[in-house]
Amino acid sequence: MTIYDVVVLGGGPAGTTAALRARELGASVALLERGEMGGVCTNDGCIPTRVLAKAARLVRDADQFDAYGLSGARPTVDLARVMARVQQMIGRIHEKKQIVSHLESAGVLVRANAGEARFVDAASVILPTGETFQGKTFILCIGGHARRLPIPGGEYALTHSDLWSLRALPRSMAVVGGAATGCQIASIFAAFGSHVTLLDFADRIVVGEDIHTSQALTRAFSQHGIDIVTSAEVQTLQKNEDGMHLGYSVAGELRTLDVETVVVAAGWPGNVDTLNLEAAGIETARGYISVDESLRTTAPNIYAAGDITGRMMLVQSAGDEARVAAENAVLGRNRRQPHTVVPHGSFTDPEYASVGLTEAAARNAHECAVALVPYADLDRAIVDGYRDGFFKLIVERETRQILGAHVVGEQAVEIVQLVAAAMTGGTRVEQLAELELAYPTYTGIVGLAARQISRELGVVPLSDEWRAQQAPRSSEWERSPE
Ligand SMILES: Cc1cc2nc3c(=O)[nH]c(=O)nc-3n(C[C@H](O)[C@H](O)[C@H](O)COP(=O)(O)OP(=O)(O)OC[C@H]3O[C@@H](n4cnc5c(N)ncnc54)[C@H](O)[C@@H]3O)c2cc1C
Ligand SMILES: NC(=O)c1ccc[n+]([C@@H]2O[C@H](COP(=O)([O-])OP(=O)(O)OC[C@H]3O[C@@H](n4cnc5c(N)ncnc54)[C@H](O)[C@@H]3O)[C@@H](O)[C@H]2O)c1
Repeated sequence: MTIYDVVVLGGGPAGTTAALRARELGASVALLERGEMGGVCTNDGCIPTRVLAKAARLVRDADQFDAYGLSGARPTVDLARVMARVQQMIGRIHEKKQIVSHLESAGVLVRANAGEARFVDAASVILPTGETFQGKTFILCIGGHARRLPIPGGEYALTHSDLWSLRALPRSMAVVGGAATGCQIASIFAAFGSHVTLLDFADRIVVGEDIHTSQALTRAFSQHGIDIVTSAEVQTLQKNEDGMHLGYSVAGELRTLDVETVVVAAGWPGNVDTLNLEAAGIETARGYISVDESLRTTAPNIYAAGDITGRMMLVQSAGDEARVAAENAVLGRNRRQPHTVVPHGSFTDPEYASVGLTEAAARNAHECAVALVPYADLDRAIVDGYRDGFFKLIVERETRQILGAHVVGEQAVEIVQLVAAAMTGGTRVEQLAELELAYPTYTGIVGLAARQISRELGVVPLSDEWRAQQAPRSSEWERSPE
C-alpha cells in the first residue's frame, strides 16, 4: 500500500491550500473530502452569503434613485430567484476554480464525495468504502458547523445552511446570535423586507469588535428597522400554526416573541466528532482540535489548520495556517502561526471591519493616540450618499507603530486592508500620513486619521499659534464642520 508523505482531510480552503503547498515542497499527497470540494466557504458560507449581500445592496441602492434624478421603484424580492442565483454563483465559482482538476494536475490524489474519513490509528484513516490511506503525516482541515441551541424546541430553528432552500421571504425573522453570521443575516433579510429581531447573549452586538463598531452598527441597524435585544437568553422555541413562539429572558424578565422563522447563528464548533480522534491520540478542547503554535496536534505527526483549530475561523487564516502546517509537516520545521495582523470584516449594511487591537485592549497595554474620523469628512462619502460611518486609528505613542484600526461604513473591509499592510510593514504613523492616497476614495480616510495623529504626536512641525488655536484636523482639504 502507498504510504503518502501527507494525507489531508477536508477539501475547503485549508485542505486545498495544505495539499497544494505540500506538493510544492515535493511531498506525495492524498486529499479526502467527505462531500463537495470547496468546504463551507464555497458551498455554504462566504460565497452564498456574499451573493445575498449583493442582492440586498441592489435593493438598498434603489433608495437613492430619487436623489440622483433616477425614476424606478424599489425592487421586490423574489426569494426563489435570489436563491437560484446563489446556486448559480456557487456553480460559477466551482467552474472557475476546478478544484479537483487543479489538485490532480498538481499531483494530488483526490477522493471527493468520499464520506467521513476516520482514524484507524495515528498512521492510517479509513473511508466508508473501506479504502484505507496511510500517511507519514496528516493535516486535518475538517472545519466546523453551526451550533444548535440546546433548548426545548432548538431543533425548530434554522441555521444559515437552511436559508439557501427558502423560497418565500419570511415576513418576520428572529436571528439568535449577533456576531458575524447573525449580523449579516439580519442585515440582508431586513433589506429584503423581513421584519428582523436580532438577539444576543452579550451586552452588545459584534461583541468581539471595538465598542464604537458595536455602537455604530446598532444605530444603523435600528435605523433600518432591525430590533436589537442584547443580554437576551433564549430559553424555548415552540412551533405553532403561524410560525415560531420564542421565549427568552432579559435580566431575569421573561419575554416572548412570535415570528415566522428563527435562524440561529450562535457559534461554530469544530467537526471533532466524526474522525475517531482518540484512535490517533488527538486531544480536543472546547470543541476544537488542540494545536500548538506550529499547528501540531497532540499526535506528533498530525497537524491541523483552519476552522477546526478554533483560532481565527476566516478563509485567509485557514489558508495561512494550511501553508504553515504543510511546511512543518513536510520540512519537519516548527514554523509558528501567531495570527498577529488579520484584517477581517463583514458585509452588513453598513460594512464593518477591523485589524489589530480594539481601543480598550490597546489602552490596557500601551500609551496610545487615537483618531476617530467621521465618514462625513470624506468628499467621496458625500457624493455617494454614504456619509454615516467612522474610521478609528490606534497608534502606540512612543514607537508611533499602528496597533489597530476599526471601520464602520462603505467599503470598510477594503479600507482596513491598507492598515493591515502598514502594520505588517512596520510603517510608522507619519509614513502612513505621507502616502499619496487617491482622491476621492474611501481609503483616503486612513490618511486623514494618520495625519491627525501625526499632528497630535508632534511629528510634523506646527506653529505654537496653530497648535493653540486650531482643531488638529482643520488643515485638511477634506473636512466637515466639527
Ligand atoms: C455564513 C458564513 C459566512 C462566512 N463568510 C466569510 C467571509 O466572508 N470571509 C471569511 O474569511 N470567512 C467567512 N466565513 C468563514 C469561512 O467559511 C471559514 O473560515 C472557512 O470556510 C474555513 O475553511 P476550512 O477549510 O477550515 O473549513 P471548511 O470550509 O469548513 O472545510 C472543511 C471541509 O472538511 C470536510 N470534512 C469534515 N469532516 C470530514 C471528515 N471526517 N472526512 C473528510 N472530510 C471532512 C467538510 O465536508 C468540508 O468540506 C463564513 C462562514 C459562514 C458560516
Ligand atoms: N464575513 C466574515 O468574515 C464571516 C462571516 C460569518 C462567519 N464568520 C466566521 O465564522 C465564525 C462563526 O461566526 P458566528 O457569527 O456564526 O459565531 P460566533 O461564535 O462568532 O458568534 C456567536 C454569537 O452568538 C451569541 N450567542 C451564543 N449563544 C447564544 C444564545 N444562546 N442566545 C443568544 N446569543 C447567543 C454569542 O454571544 C455571539 O455573539 C467566526 O469565527 C466568524 O469570524 C466570518
